[in-house]
Amino acid sequence: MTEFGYQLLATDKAARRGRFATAHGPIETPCFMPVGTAATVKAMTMDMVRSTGAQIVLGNTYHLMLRPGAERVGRLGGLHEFMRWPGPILTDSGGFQVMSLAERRKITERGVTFSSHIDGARHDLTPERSIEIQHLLDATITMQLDECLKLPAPRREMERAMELSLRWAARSKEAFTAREGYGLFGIVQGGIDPELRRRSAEGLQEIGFEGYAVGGLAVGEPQAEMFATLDATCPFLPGDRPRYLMGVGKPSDLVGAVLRGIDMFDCVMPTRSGRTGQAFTRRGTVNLRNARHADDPRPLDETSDCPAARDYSRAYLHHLVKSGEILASILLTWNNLWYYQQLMREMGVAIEEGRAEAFAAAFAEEQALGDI
Ligand SMILES: Nc1nc2cc3nc(NCCc4ccc(C(=O)O)cc4)[nH]c3cc2c(=O)[nH]1
Repeated sequence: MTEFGYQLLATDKAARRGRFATAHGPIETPCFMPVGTAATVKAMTMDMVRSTGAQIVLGNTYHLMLRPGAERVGRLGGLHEFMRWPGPILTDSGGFQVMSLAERRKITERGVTFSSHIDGARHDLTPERSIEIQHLLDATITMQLDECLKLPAPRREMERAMELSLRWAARSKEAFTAREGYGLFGIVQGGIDPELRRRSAEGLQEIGFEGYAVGGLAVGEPQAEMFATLDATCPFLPGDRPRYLMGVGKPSDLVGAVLRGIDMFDCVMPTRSGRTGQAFTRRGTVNLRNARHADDPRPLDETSDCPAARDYSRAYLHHLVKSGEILASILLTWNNLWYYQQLMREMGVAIEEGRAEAFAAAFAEEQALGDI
């Protein structure tokens, strides 16, 4: 199986600073992947996404197979061409989105069948078809098809879904076309049960993948439960492959997960929140809908290099949000993505300098200050 040549550049206890090469460019870790579900990072041009320092973006098999269709994107040259993003793209495999978005869903050994949330049409998604779709999209990193359970769930359900996902992992690898600079990631399942998580991690390692995702989290469990599951999972993942925590999260989730050995993240939070008037800053989130900003001439963060954080007054941002102006979504999304990238850059430096825990403590203190 082709390797990405993951290099561990520095560690600080369980925290890792790494780098790996892909067919579409290098990825420095820890890293955050902006979510580009329907071949767009909502409210952003890809040049603006690049300006934040993002190296890799996420796309979704579920959305793109429904609209505009995987074969169509393939005929048009793949996702990089379609959305004009030359960098790496990771695509999720569809299972999670089927369970959270589609109707009339049915899971069998063979795969999942569901009705589109767009037009009700019936669709079939097997591990093999998901791999084929991601190949047509020309995904740099392909995800296996898996079953992600909503928590809480009975242990026997966690075990059944974990074992099914392991069988689907083997079928995904069988169907994947190995190419230099491309990779397939397995996804660890097992709910919050340490023994199931270990069995899943060891089972995936026996099959062998270019990277390993921790799935089944960020599904409503408290942060402490997510962290405890990471403590029970990461030690059983190979140290020389990237580790990706799916769907996570808010800034404090990222900091705590990096300390526990996670390298890659994706979450709709910075983009979704940007469209609802929320700004992420080093002093916590600022709700620009709040009338207290109406006369405030200060920018969100004059120390930031992000034009959205440095050049516009809170009064102006409040006005845009209250007026429902499109520019509100653009500027707040830009600020939020830039903040997430800045957090990853600063964590990487802290790990290189052996002060990751001190950074995490200072981060928590500054966030607790709240906005001035
Ligand atoms: N294949 C696969 N994909 C996943 C995607 C996920 N995404 C999440 N959580 C997203 C949580 C989430 C949802 C919405 C918002 C918001 O609106 O801000 C923020 C976070 N957990 C996830 C788990 C899996 C998984 O096991 N397997």
